[in-house]
Amino acid sequence: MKDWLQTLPKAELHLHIEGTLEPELMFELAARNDVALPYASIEEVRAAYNFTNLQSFLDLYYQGMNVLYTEQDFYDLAMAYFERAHQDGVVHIELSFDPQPHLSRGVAMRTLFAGLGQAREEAERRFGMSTALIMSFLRDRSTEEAMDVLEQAAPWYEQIDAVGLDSAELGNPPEKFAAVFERARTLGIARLAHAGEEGPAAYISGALDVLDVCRIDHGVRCVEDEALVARLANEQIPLTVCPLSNVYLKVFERLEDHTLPAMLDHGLCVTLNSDDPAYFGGGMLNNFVACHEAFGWDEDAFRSLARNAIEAAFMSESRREQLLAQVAAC
Ligand SMILES: Nc1ncnc2[nH]cnc12
Ligand SMILES: [Zn+2]
Repeated sequence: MKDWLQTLPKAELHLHIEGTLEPELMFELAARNDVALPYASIEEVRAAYNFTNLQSFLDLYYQGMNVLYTEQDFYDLAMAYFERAHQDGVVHIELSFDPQPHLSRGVAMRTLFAGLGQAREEAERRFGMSTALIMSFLRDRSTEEAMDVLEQAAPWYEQIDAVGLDSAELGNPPEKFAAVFERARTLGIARLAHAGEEGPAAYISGALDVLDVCRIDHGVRCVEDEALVARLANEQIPLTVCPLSNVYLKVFERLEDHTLPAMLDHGLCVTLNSDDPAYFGGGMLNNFVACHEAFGWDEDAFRSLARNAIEAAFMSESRREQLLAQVAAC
């Protein structure tokens, strides 16, 4: 099954590029940029990845990305992930990035867009991979700062396929960012939000009603609200679920306890994604294999999940048709 899952053309819609930073590259970039790391070895970094909740992960995630400074660093980070994802049989990636922690360290906005943009072009050339770009706001920072980031990104709006909302969810409801997302809507930029990962089902409804999002990142706590489940099913709102992430962040104790099978039984539009593969046990293929082992899903089930992602993706209609045909032939 693993070999077949590798050949299945997979689209990844929920991927934080900073969450692809493997300890080896973290050390390399720390040396290159003369950044002191609080770890003596690569093994020590991996040993620290023992999370109790979302915040315990975010603390290490923001610390890890402190080694990223130059256009070359962002290019190297993204290119290393594109290569690994290509090996996993991923054919389309929607990478999100968090400008705020980088801007706070004095990295210029153009450095981010230039480095990531160059890697995207090369992935297309070398691997025939399509990509999309999602600029995310940190929900545990102020609305004003998010608005400022959106304005600062003006020269690159053409490159942005959507804006997103991530970071510490509890206590930072979607409503806090109503004005920022309204501004993005006015600019013609699509909107997404993490919701219902650690936060309640009400945050999912809030993201749909107030932020007018076209997809929900995670959304696994939707099952706590029957009316919301019916709405998500009726409107076929895509949910970018990240199975291994949810286990590593203790949203579920074991993958066998995950609400994924219930979500599928309810007819929800589920997609599988890796979230932060350097921190959560690997990339897309590991997530697909883990689901096969936990839930016993067959090829038809995985074809259907792969189709959901392609249908929900930001890509040209010709690319979509091409990838859907590839899934059908797999
Ligand atoms: N799983 C996650 N939830 C919220 N914010 C994040 N930023 C990176 N990964 C995240
Ligand atoms: Zn995420």
